[in-house]
Amino acid sequence: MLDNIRIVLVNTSHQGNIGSAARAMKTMGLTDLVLVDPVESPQSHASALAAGATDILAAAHTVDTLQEAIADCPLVLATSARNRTLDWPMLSPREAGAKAVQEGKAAKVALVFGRENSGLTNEELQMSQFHVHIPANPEYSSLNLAMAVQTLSYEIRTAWLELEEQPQSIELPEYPNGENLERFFVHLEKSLTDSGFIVRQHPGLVMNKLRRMFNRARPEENELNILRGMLTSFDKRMDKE
Ligand SMILES: C[S@@+](CC[C@H](N)C(=O)[O-])C[C@H]1O[C@@H](n2cnc3c(N)ncnc32)[C@H](O)[C@@H]1O
Repeated sequence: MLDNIRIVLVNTSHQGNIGSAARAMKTMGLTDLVLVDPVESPQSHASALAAGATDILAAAHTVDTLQEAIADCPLVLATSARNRTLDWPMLSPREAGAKAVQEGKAAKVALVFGRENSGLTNEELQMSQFHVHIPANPEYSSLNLAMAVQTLSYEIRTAWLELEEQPQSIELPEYPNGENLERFFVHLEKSLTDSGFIVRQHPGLVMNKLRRMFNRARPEENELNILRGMLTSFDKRMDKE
């Protein structure tokens, strides 16, 4: 189950942070590390800080975009040093650990961490269902990247150990993965633009608000198929007019 939990580091600048994050993961039993467009590929400095976790570094995948990193993940949790980012559904680290292990029994889960100097962009934050904030000192709330990975990896391990002791498992619905969800948002935006609801030159915040609404509602795979079918039938009707 822990191998279904993926740590995603976006555009990391310092190799040392990648190495320390790999070490943090290994101490908590996590192995799946994905690097999105790292500023420098992990080399000797990263390996030095990874200590005995160079196997995690060696097995890490590097991809160009966050979309690729989460394509197969029905649950994406984006971390932020800022509280209440974009007014998105929030989880505490404890709740995030519990949710990740519950859904990680059946599907891939991504925990996404941002750049050392600027965190995650709004667009990247909007690719998740929940945001997670570690409730640190409000006057100095930004943890070092690898420390944030350690804190959340610990919560995952704690939740996993608790789950191991529970005899029955809960049936969970099947949620669409990141790739299917993104396809739906692209389709929705196109249909709303073609119909004139979104004005191409002045799109405003309609799509941001709709992304937030659908991420909050978390449609299941079959519900998303119905929504896409509805869009396709509206598209066909518009084409005829
Ligand atoms: C050094 S922080 C980036 C700080 C950046 N100035 C910002 O405002 O987001 C690098 C990354 O560590 C993680 N992080 C640091 N502090 C955190 C906190 N209190 N809660 C959740 N994640 C945190 C987030 O992934 C963040 O993008």
